[in-house]
Amino acid sequence: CGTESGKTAEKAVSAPAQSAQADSKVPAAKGKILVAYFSATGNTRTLAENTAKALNADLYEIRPEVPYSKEDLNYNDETTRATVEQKNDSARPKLADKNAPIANYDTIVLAYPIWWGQAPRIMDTFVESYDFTGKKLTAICTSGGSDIGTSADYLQKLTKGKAEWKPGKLFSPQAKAEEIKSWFNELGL
Ligand SMILES: Cc1cc2nc3c(=O)[nH]c(=O)nc-3n(C[C@H](O)[C@H](O)[C@H](O)COP(=O)(O)O)c2cc1C
Repeated sequence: CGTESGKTAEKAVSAPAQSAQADSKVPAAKGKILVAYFSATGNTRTLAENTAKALNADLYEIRPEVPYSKEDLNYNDETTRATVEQKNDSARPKLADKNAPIANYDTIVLAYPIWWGQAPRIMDTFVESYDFTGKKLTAICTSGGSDIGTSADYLQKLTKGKAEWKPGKLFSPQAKAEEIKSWFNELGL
C-alpha cells in the first residue's frame, strides 16, 4: 500500500508534461469514424448525414448495382423485388462498387432502413464484402415503426473478419446531434 501511493506521488510529480501529452491524445485515440449507409427513399440518408455531423465522421453511400425502383419497394405486393429478397436468406444484391475505404477507419457505423424486420440484403452483401478485422462496428437504422430488433445481430453474424460489434439503435431521421452523441459515447466508442 505504502509503495503504491509512493509510486503514484512520484509519477504525479515527475511527469507533468507526460500527463498533459496523454490528455491531448484522448480525442485522437478515438480514431476515425465512417458512417456507411444505404437508403432507398432518403430517410436513412438524412440520419446518416446528421450522424456524420454529430460524430465528426465521414460518409460513404452503399449503393446497389441495380437501384431500387418505386415498384421494387412496394411491400404491399409480395412479388416485388425488395420483399422477394428479404424473404430469401441467401439473396445478395450486388454492390455498385467495392471502394468503401474501410481500411482507413477505426469505427464503422452502418446505417440502413428496416425492411421486413431486418436490414436490407444489400447490407448482408456489404458486411461480407470487406474485411472488418480489428474494426469497431455498430448500427443505426430508421423504420416505419419497428425497432432495430435482431437486424444488427444478424449483420454481426455475417460480418467478415474479427470485428468488435457494439449494440445498435433505431433513430428518427431527424435525430438531434446531442441524442446521437450521447448514445455513441455510452457505447464507449
Ligand atoms: C420493402 C420494405 C419493407 C419495410 N419493412 C418495414 C418493417 O418491417 N418495419 C417498419 O417499421 N418499416 C418497414 N419499412 C419502412 C422503412 O423502414 C422506412 O420507411 C425507412 O425509414 C426507409 O428508409 P430509407 O428512406 O432510407 O429507404 C419497409 C420499407 C420497405 C421499402
